[in-house]
Amino acid sequence: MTALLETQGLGRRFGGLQAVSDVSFGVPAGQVLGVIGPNGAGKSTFINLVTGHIKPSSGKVLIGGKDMTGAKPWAIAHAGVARTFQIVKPFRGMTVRENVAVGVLYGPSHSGRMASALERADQVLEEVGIVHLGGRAPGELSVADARRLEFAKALALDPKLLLLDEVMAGLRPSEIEPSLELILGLKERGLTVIVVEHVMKAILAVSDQVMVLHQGQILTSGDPRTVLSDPRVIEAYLGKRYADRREGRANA
Ligand SMILES: Nc1ncnc2c1ncn2[C@@H]1O[C@H](COP(=O)(O)OP(=O)(O)OP(=O)(O)O)[C@@H](O)[C@H]1O
Repeated sequence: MTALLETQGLGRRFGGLQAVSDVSFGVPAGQVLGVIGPNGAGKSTFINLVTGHIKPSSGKVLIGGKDMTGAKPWAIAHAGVARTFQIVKPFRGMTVRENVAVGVLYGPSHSGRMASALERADQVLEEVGIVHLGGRAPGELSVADARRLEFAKALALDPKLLLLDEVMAGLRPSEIEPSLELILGLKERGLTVIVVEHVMKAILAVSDQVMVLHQGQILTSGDPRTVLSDPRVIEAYLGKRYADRREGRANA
C-alpha cells in the first residue's frame, strides 16, 4: 500500500542544532499516527517540515507518492494536508464562524462563494461541537473551545491528512474525551491523522502506530502498547534511574 505521507531521511538543522535527523517514516492512508517524545525532541519541527512551514536541510517529503519537498504551505494544503498550531491563531476581527469560512474558501475544492463557505463552516463547527458559538468572537472562547476552533479551521480545508499539534494540551480529562471521539470519527470517515501529543492516554486511545522522537531521531516506532512500555521510551521521558527501577520491579 502506498503511504499517504512518506518522509525519507528528513532532517533540519538550526545553526549548530540538528532538530530533526534522518526521519524515514510512512503513514498509510486511513491510519492515525501518534508522535511522542520529550520536550525539544523535534515533534513540532517534524510537523513544520511536512506542512512546508520550514524547509528541510536534507531528505524528502512525499504526499500521495508525489515529491513535495520544499513546497510552500499553500501548495501542501492544496495537496490535501491541513494542520493545527500549538499557539492558536484565530483572525481576531472575525466571528468564529467567519474564521472557519476563511478556511473553507482556501480549500482546494471550493467554489469561492461566501454564502456556501459559511454554510460549510457551520457543518464543520457542528462536527467539532461548537456550532452554538459561531457568532462569538474567538477571544471569548474557553481554552477547550479555542482548540476546537483551531481543529475546525484545519478541517475546513477538507484535508486527506490532518496534523494535530498538541490539541489536548491544558485540557481537563472531561474535555479530552470529546477530542478523542472526534479523532476516531475522522478516522472512521477515512482521514489520515498525525497526532502530536504529551497526553499518553490520548495517544493510546487513537493511534494505530506510534513514532517516538528523541533528540530529533526516531527512537522507536510500532504498536502503541509495545512502544509505550519500551524501557528506552520510559527512559527518554523520565530519566534512566526511573527506567532502571521500573525494569528491576518488572524482573523481580
Ligand atoms: N526556529 C528555530 N530556531 C532555532 N531552534 C529551533 C527552532 N525551532 C525549534 N528549534 C529547536 O529545535 C529543537 C526541537 O524543537 P521542537 O519544537 O521541534 O521540539 P518539540 O518536540 O516539538 O518540543 P515540545 O514538546 O516542547 O513542543 C529544540 O531544541 C528547539 O529549541
